Amino acid sequence: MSTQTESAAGPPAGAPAPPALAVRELTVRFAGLLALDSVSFTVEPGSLHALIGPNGAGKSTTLNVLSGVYRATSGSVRLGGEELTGRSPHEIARLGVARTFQNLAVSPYATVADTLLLGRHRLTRTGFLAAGLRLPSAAREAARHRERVVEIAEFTGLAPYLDRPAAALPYGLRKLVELGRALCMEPEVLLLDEPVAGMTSDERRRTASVIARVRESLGISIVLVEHDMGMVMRLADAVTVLDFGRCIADGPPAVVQSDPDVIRAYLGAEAAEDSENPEGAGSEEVPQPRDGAEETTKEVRS
Ligand SMILES: Nc1ncnc2c1ncn2[C@@H]1O[C@H](COP(=O)(O)OP(=O)(O)OP(=O)(O)O)[C@@H](O)[C@H]1O
Repeated sequence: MSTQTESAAGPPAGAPAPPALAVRELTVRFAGLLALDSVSFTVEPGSLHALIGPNGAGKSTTLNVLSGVYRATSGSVRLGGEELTGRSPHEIARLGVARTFQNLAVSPYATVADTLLLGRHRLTRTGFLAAGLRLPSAAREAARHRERVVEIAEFTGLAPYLDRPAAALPYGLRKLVELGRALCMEPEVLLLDEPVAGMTSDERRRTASVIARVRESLGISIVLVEHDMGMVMRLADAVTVLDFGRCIADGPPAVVQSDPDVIRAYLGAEAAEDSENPEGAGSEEVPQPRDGAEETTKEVRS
């Protein structure tokens, strides 16, 4: 993926699948608090892997370790043959892991095009000197990056806003700019932290469709942290459920959502008993977070 600059937004024909992301016995301790307790899961190449759990379960901590923002106390995260734990966020980004944040990190003055171009930074080969001297090679490279920015803007639906200040856009579009900027890094793995939080239902639909196309057309592996259970169940290939820092379930969405431990974590012991004794209890019921969920539908993946 990292060399793609051609006309289509998708990967070059015959491009290899991204490597698997293997998380093994990941433990994170903050002073006396065990935020992650020996968590293991594997993100299969090109899949959308959701990480869910009630508030405080350890989802953001996991993304922060995967992206190098937090150091693991112990355990391992491997992207193909590369160990990621112990590396800086910059090195991890260079290895092909991009992320978006729960809170928008968009510069107040930059246009959408400028903001997307920031994502190209790690792919820029021209040194400061060549760029400063306006050498033809630097100009050619800059033009290629601008072309790619336009393609990604078209792919994400941001093309009409390229010249607008990113900070002045409605919230849903600003979150798409974050996603577009991460895509501009040509990642192999994309970490999405609550990408539809706070959006209207129209914005959610639009963003969910972009995320689905990222997986389908670009073949990028996605780790999705999201409270919107309807979206998780529709989009995810696999789901890992955390509760109090521990992995309590891991598997296909349809299996995970009827797991008594998952229902207990979200809804309490009584609901779990109903699910084990299903008379009158819907086995297709999608668990609802203890709080923080803004939209919960009862759809399951077909
Ligand atoms: N930097 C930190 N210092 C101390 N404790 C932290 C830190 N980051 C997270 N925690 C704690 O670790 C636990 C897991 O937090 P985390 O933010 O990973 O949960 P979460 O599942 O993402 O929750 P939410 O859905 O509310 O975002 C919580 O008890 C939280 O207070």
